[in-house]
Amino acid sequence: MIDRNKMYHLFRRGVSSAARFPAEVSIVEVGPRDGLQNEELNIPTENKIEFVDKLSQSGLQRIEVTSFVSAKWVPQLADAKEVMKKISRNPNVRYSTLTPNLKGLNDALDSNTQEIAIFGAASETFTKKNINCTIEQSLKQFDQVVQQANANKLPIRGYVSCVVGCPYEGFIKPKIVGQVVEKMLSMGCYEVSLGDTIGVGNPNTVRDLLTELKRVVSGNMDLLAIHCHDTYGMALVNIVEALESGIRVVDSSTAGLGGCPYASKGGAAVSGNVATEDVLYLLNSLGVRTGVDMNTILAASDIITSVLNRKTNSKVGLALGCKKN
Ligand SMILES: CC(C)(COP(=O)([O-])OP(=O)([O-])OC[C@H]1O[C@@H](n2cnc3c(N)ncnc32)[C@H](O)[C@@H]1OP(=O)([O-])[O-])[C@@H](O)C(=O)NCCC(=O)NCCSC(=O)C[C@@](C)(O)CC(=O)[O-]
Repeated sequence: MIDRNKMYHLFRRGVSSAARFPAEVSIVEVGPRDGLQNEELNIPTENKIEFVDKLSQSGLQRIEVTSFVSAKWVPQLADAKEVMKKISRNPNVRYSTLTPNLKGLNDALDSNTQEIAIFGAASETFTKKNINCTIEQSLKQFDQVVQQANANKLPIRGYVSCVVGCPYEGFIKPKIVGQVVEKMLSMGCYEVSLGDTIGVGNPNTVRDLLTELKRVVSGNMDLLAIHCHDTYGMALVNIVEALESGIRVVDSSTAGLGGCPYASKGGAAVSGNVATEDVLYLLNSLGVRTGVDMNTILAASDIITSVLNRKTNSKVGLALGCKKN
């Protein structure tokens, strides 16, 4: 049986990759949160816990477990407290949660979260649809969250959604994204993840965006992460573009699940994040270290796709023999 972590050996990794890509990339697994938040099927809490526990055994060092948000807005994650309480924590993993406001932060603190994420957008309409306020109001609200999180010595990640396109406003100017990124970093986020929420980016628009943001962060690309949905199959090429621009933190979702419930204009289906398996295969093939084991990720994919009674969205998962439902 071929070692599924080393499939690329059969096809060699090429010699030029060393110059183009970082030696190491940190994968942030968002499957339990972004992957599940939009699922209509009510997923039993114990299955979410089993999914996270398997991910915790994979070598991932960062897992985004859930959100502390209104159950009316995201019913699927209403069991956030129970999930955070019952997962088996690996000391080498940082478990994070989304918190849009002080109520969410307090619930997160009560649930022993180790990192929080605030989540804004570069589109007024999406911000209103997603968190029921303007961009300016959201940043004011986030500032309160960040101050209190700092007081509790919690690291804070920022998200900016719709960094290349918005389902309601269309193309988003890199300058607008830069303004939101700058505000999040200045209020105290240690990194900002750039969300191509509806997967409309391409290597040119991603490059234009990162050229602008490189100026905003004064060249320190470690302040940025890339978060690609794979709606039109462009996620991996956009991630390659981001890696070549110096980004070394990539968000992904096992089995390629997910999507933001408030990104589907007129009910159009939203699509999942790029699959962790596919990102891992790409990075393995380029000789980029991640510390993540493909077999364990595939096993985690089997757990959650069995519960959803659905095939994986991951090309690598299908090719390497995930259980076919
Ligand atoms: C932010 C609010 C609450 C504002 O919603 P609102 O209605 O303006 O808030 P409110 O203050 O009026 O409260 C309404 C109700 O929610 C409760 N509430 C208020 N706050 C919380 C909280 N933190 N946790 C639990 N409950 C909360 C509050 O107590 C009240 O309960 P009621 O009195 O009606 O019984 C709402 O808009 C919300 O929860 N939005 C979350 C939307 C969301 O989670 N979207 C998906 C995540 S973003 C995403 O997926 C994109 C990303 C990050 O992946 C990157 C990318 O792909 O681009």
